[in-house]
Amino acid sequence: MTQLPYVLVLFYSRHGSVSEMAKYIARGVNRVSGVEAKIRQVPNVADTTTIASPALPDDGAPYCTLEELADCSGLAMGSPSYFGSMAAPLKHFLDQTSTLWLTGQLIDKPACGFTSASTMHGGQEQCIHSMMTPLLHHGMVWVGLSYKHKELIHTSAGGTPYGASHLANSTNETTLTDDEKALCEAQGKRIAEMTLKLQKSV
Ligand SMILES: Cc1cc2nc3c(=O)[nH]c(=O)nc-3n(C[C@H](O)[C@H](O)[C@H](O)COP(=O)(O)O)c2cc1C
Repeated sequence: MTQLPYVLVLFYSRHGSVSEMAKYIARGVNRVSGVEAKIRQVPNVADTTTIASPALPDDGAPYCTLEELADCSGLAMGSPSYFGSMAAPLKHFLDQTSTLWLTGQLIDKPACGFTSASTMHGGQEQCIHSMMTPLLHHGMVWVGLSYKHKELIHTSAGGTPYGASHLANSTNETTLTDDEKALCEAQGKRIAEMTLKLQKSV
């Protein structure tokens, strides 16, 4: 049986908001025939040299391998906003991808980013930009969200043209608003469509 090309939905989440977003992004990907979503997370990192996480996650998506990243046809990457930047575990994972960079395995593949933050102006857009930078170094093609999605205009919570976002507030609310759900799905659908388009062009 031939495997469908896949969009890797790769994330780190400590309190569950980004993990919840990943489900809606994957739902959007799976609405496009000819491509499927593969959900993976990265483990936490330790501030000492002891092992931070069990070899297998206690729950949720499996940990991502470098092979799964190399073999993806598109990438949706999510992180909580930590001081306006991606969280260290995701950066740590990316910092292990030099062999993929040296061999150009991500070149011309589409990528997008999504994030959750506790405050409205707490750096969601900046965090998405922090994910865009290393992926551009990898030669990936950045895919944002277009304003044809009316939720981007109406949202009173998350949602940016740079990528989907969620406003979790100080209570770490993991339930997405209807606008946030729609934008996550739209982002998943768009990255899947771009994945198919770019595959045809090579
Ligand atoms: C170290 C750290 C830094 C954070 N920095 C910010 C920030 O700059 N702006 C913000 O709005 N929220 C910030 N937060 C809150 C998280 O972004 C927020 O709780 C997010 O929804 C967590 O996502 P998760 O539920 O997927 O773990 C920070 C949290 C931590 C632990």
